[in-house]
Amino acid sequence: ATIYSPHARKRLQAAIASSERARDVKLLAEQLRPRDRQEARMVARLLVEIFFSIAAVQTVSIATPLLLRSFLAKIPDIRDGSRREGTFPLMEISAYVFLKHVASGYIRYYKWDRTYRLQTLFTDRITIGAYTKLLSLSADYHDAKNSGTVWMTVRGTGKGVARMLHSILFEFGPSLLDMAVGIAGFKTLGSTRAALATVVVVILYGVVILRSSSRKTAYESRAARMRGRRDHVGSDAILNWWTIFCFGRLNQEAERHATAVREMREIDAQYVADRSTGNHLKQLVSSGGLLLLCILVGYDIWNTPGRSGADLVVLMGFWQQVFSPVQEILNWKQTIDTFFIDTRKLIDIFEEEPSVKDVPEAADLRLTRGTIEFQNTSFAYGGKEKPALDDVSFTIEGGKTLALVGQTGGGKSTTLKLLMRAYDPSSGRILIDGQDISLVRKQSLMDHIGIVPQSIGVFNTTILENLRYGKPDATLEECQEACRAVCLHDKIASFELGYEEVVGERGSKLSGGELQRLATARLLLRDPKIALFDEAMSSLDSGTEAKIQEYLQTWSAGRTVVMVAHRLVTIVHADLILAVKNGQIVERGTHEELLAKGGYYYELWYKQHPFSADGTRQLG
Ligand SMILES: Nc1ncnc2c1ncn2[C@@H]1O[C@H](COP(=O)(O)OP(=O)(O)OP(=O)(O)O)[C@@H](O)[C@H]1O
Repeated sequence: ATIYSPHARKRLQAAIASSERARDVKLLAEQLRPRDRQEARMVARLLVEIFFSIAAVQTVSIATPLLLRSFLAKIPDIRDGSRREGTFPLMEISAYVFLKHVASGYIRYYKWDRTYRLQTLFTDRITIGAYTKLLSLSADYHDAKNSGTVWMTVRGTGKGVARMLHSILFEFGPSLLDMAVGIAGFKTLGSTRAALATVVVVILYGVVILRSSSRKTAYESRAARMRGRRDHVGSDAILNWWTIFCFGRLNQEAERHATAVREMREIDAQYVADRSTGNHLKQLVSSGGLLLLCILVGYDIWNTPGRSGADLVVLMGFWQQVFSPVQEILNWKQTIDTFFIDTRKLIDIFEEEPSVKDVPEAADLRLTRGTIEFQNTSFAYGGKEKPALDDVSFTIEGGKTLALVGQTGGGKSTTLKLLMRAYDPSSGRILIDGQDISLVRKQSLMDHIGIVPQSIGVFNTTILENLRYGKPDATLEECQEACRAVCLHDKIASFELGYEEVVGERGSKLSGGELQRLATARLLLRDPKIALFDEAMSSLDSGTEAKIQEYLQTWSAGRTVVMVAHRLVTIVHADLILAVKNGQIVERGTHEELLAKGGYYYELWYKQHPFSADGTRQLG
């Protein structure tokens, strides 16, 4: 199933269930745990600095309305022309301005700086963790999913996790504190009616917020689904541009994408309309509440001898303090719901386990001769009943060449994949120099194996860098030598930038044959003890192929080589040929032995070469 299947949607809904959440949080927390003492110290220092800056912000927010009241009270209103008594409250005014504008600005900046550092640290940790995990997953995952698209979707989510943590630690907590401080501030006004009115308004406000929040959650999951669909449609088509071009379906694909974008936009529009109604309501409740409160407290002040109008200023200050965090606090549920929806795919990646793993205490492969042995090996791809390999047994001595030929879909590439442990067999064993490869370290196995695969992957960078993927420290001369061996050097030399020429997306600037030769040169540079060629020369003309074959025959001395080929002339020299059909080996032997047998291989050979050596005989 793809990540957008109904099954995945169900999972998305299930994710909202809280039982899963505890596990998800544990999983993410595990990712964020400091890796070493130095990092732990850095995180601790940042947390302390942030804590102090929050405390400072709170102190300033309590002190400023009180200071304001204090200096306003010292400047009473005088209408009869007499001089004011006492001294001008210079200190209070300066302290107020300093606190309100200089100190609070600086502290907020400091807090932002520290929280930003912590957030980026967490974001990086999550992003790197997810990427590393994605790379570590086995071939079954990458074959089944468009992991490129999965990654694009996940990439932004790391930031979301850090943002969430930030809001839990540094926004939600302080908001509660803000509210408490505000309420305490109200008490200084000594107005029970004002306090009661505030409670009523806050409850009303809460109802409005919660109502719009449940709608928002429903929107978020719908939007996440649609966004996923839109991105998938878009990236899948771009990745398959050539297919679209070949079938002349450019317009249809553009329309399919446009439809996905429009659908997304429609949902957005409904959401915005819904939100703005909610926002109007919230605004109405909060400003109505403030008006009510000002009137209540104003009347109190008006009717109480000795109370100053400055109290109203304090009221406004604390009102803000009680009220702004209400939204923050009530949005809490919403923030969490959105968070779990957004991080679903990220968590899926962390939860996924590679199907091919090193066993505990796996030893390194000790390669001596490079003898490969399949013992009753069977394998079926996930979800398939019919095995791709069915009880296959053979041995190829170290230093010899094995060829796999036969029916398309017969299981030749699968044999190579099992040998590389892209997949593990369902039953039976594969041994290299007597060691079961499922018990050795995967990396140590791949250190000795090199392959020219059927579909060649290159990075969109220079030819030189692609060659060096086989041997990172290869000199230019070594690269040139490898390219000469595969008859590619002259071609590269004719490019304007030579070895610095960029190969284009998936090697689009090179021909099929050039790509195959580039991949072969890369294998030569890698210099593996076991070399696999999966139809590595299928796109070459016979002349070029013969030259490369000649070179490879010398090169393969002392190496174990496994070749998959449909053009049988390319494998006639193999020490052992296995003819494969329906996942089974139907014939084995050398070219001459198999021809003499007059069976499946004989048939294949004469279909490709209707005229025998004497030029007369024809099959059928
Ligand atoms: N990733 C996969 N998931 C499911 N089935 C697969 C996968 N890869 C291959 N198969 C199936 O396994 C069988 C053997 O495939 P394999 O690629 O080994 O054949 P092959 O002999 O190399 O064929 P060809 O000569 O066409 O390259 C085929 O039926 C194929 O459809």
